[in-house]
Amino acid sequence: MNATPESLTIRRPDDWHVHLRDGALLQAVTPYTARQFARAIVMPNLAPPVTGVEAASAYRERILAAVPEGVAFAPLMTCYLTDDTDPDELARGFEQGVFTAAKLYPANATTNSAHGVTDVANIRSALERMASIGMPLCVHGEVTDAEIDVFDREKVFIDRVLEPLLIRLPALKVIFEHITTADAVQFVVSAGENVAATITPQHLHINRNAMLVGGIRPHAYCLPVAKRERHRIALREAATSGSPKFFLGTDSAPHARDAKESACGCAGIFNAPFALESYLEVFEDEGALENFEGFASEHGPRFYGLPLNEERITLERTGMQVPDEIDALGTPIVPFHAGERLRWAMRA
Ligand SMILES: NC(=O)N[C@@H](CC(=O)O)C(=O)O
Ligand SMILES: [Zn+2]
Ligand SMILES: [Zn+2]
Repeated sequence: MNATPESLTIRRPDDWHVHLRDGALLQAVTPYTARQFARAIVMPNLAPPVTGVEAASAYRERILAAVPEGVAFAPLMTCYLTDDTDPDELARGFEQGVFTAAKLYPANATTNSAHGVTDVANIRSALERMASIGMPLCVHGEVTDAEIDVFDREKVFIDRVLEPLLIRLPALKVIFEHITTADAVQFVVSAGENVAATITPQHLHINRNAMLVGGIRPHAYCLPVAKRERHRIALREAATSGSPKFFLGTDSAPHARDAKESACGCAGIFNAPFALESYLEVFEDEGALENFEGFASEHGPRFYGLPLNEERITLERTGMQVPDEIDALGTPIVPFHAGERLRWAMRA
């Protein structure tokens, strides 16, 4: 491949982790995801959370109604696990093709996770059923214990929860989502083929300085929080390595500007409008353009056991200016890379 091509054509990518929200925000943000991606794993952390088959079907219909005319986009739904999740409900949703996966939020780990799981021992029978029917588990991998430093919560989750879980259920398909540490990279690389990870654009671009140097910058705050530089470097190596264990998951998580610019600001970065342009810069800077299509469009569907998309998209070196703010049908949202120029632009 030419080292500095003027354009790049790849299979249409999918987003394996996104928050589309509900109501007016859903109407406003879904077109951005549907423009770039053919499919997306949609997170169930609404208020109240999506815990059953009927609720997920209804949410899928609301998403489809927000997709612009003429755009083909398939939302893949997830079931929010709670201490009370019924294994039969999970299996029913999976067999009916409503649930593509189930999502483990440790209780109070992140936005809208108050109903999450307080101890994985409480969902043992649900996880056993998932392992036996081949239903994937998406994981927000952070412990929530008050005494554990927020920068250590992913690493401690691996040691205390994930590793023991995979010893007990070695066949369970696990997606360790939005990983942020060299420890998580190492864990995924050395685990079996049934363990993979998604990586966000922000964790490839920024370290914790972006959040804390020269003033506190709430728009760089998401969970898990960005870590030190050595972790960012490990994530960039993993994402661009060509390993089928790592794939695209934006974790695009829109919050209104005033909910972020607050004495207690919400966690989440809205990156959906220019996600591919953001990732592509990383692959180019790492000299790994030839591995971009695998990360964006192939590793995810292969891991989930879904067909690859046949359609193609093109990114061009025309560049684009990211706006300072996006008007989400009346709600101002500050996007990732606000005010910056990106070197690529997806062809309309
Ligand atoms: N990533 C975030 O910082 N926030 C997400 C929740 C999550 O994915 O943890 C959100 O829903 O806002
Ligand atoms: Zn999360
Ligand atoms: Zn998320």
